[in-house]
Amino acid sequence: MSRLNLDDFSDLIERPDSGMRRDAEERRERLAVPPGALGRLDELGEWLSAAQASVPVKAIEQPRVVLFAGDHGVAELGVSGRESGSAHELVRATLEGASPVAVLARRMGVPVRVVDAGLDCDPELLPDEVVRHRVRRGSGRIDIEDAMTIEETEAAVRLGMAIADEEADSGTDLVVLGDLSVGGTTPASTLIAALCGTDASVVTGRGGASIDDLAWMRKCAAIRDALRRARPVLGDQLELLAAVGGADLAATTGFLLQSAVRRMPVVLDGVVSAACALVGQRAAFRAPDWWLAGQVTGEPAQTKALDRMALNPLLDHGVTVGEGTGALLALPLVQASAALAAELPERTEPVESDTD
Ligand SMILES: O=C(O)c1ccc[n+]([C@@H]2O[C@H](COP(=O)([O-])O)[C@@H](O)[C@H]2O)c1
Ligand SMILES: Cc1cc2nc[nH]c2cc1C
Repeated sequence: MSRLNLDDFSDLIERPDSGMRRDAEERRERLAVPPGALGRLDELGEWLSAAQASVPVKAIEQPRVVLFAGDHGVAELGVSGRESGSAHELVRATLEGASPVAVLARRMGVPVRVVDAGLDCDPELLPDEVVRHRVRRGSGRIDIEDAMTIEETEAAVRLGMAIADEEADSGTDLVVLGDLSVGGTTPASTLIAALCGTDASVVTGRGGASIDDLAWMRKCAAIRDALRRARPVLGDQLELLAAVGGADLAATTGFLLQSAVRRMPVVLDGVVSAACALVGQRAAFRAPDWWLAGQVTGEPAQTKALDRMALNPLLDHGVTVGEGTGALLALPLVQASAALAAELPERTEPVESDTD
């Protein structure tokens, strides 16, 4: 197989249908509900029409939560509120229905799919359908070494692409994207700082388990060192993911790009999905047209990335737990916009009187 070039996605990704968007806007103008009275739900419904190439918009019937999981070597530095190499515990809790995303998904009737791209645990600990995709056991300590080899990076991106194809082929009409990791916000913040040309201190946040000041300083130093390693490979997205990303981040990037190729809309969650989306935008500038920012988490790097992609987050409730939770909370809003756009009746025009 020839080496994957993420820039090739640029020719494969089309824009959502702008003619359909105009038809949806015209239909909206004919509704009895006053213009603007549904706020952002109008633009959401019109965006869905363009993505589906359908007026009226089709209801979201088969949404699915897709979570890429991995461990990150940098967590050994004490930059995460969780123990290094323990992401499999988060995965288990999710599979057992005992994590935030699992509770909400059960209540909302949305299936959850977990894909192990780079967990650092004995494969016996998890079900085969989760671990069989694993590209490598844990990703490298990005402050001093590459996250993975270029071959592993390519395999991870192809894994994400294959999962996107499976979802699109099985009729998933909207993906709620998330991540399960320990240490993942460090490579995510590094990627965003590298692509936005900013300093470590500007992007370093407190992470999911709210780290203390000393841990914040360690995280900031790790990102600073990783940024030095990122700069020479900024022009090549695959090399960038190999140097300072991770197997789960590379898989998420491949997933996002192939979802756009397949015209499957995706709701992003937090800083990790935002970082992968930003890498995807570098490869294919039209790709973000297919994505929605479910929420803003308060991580400075996420805010920066969403701003770069001109994505306007739907919710702001400080949900930093990851695992797609914030994106899943936004799903009812997206479903509501589809229902309103499709089901509200058009005005009945007054019968024209024939006076002349
Ligand atoms: O999205 C955010 O803003 C966010 C901030 C901190 C943590 N998280 C979640 O927590 C996971 C691990 O974060 P950390 O602090 O160990 O790098 C990561 O995979 C995210 O799902 C998410
Ligand atoms: C209006 C709108 C524009 C977008 N551009 C990219 N994603 C989007 C989502 C919405 C809802």
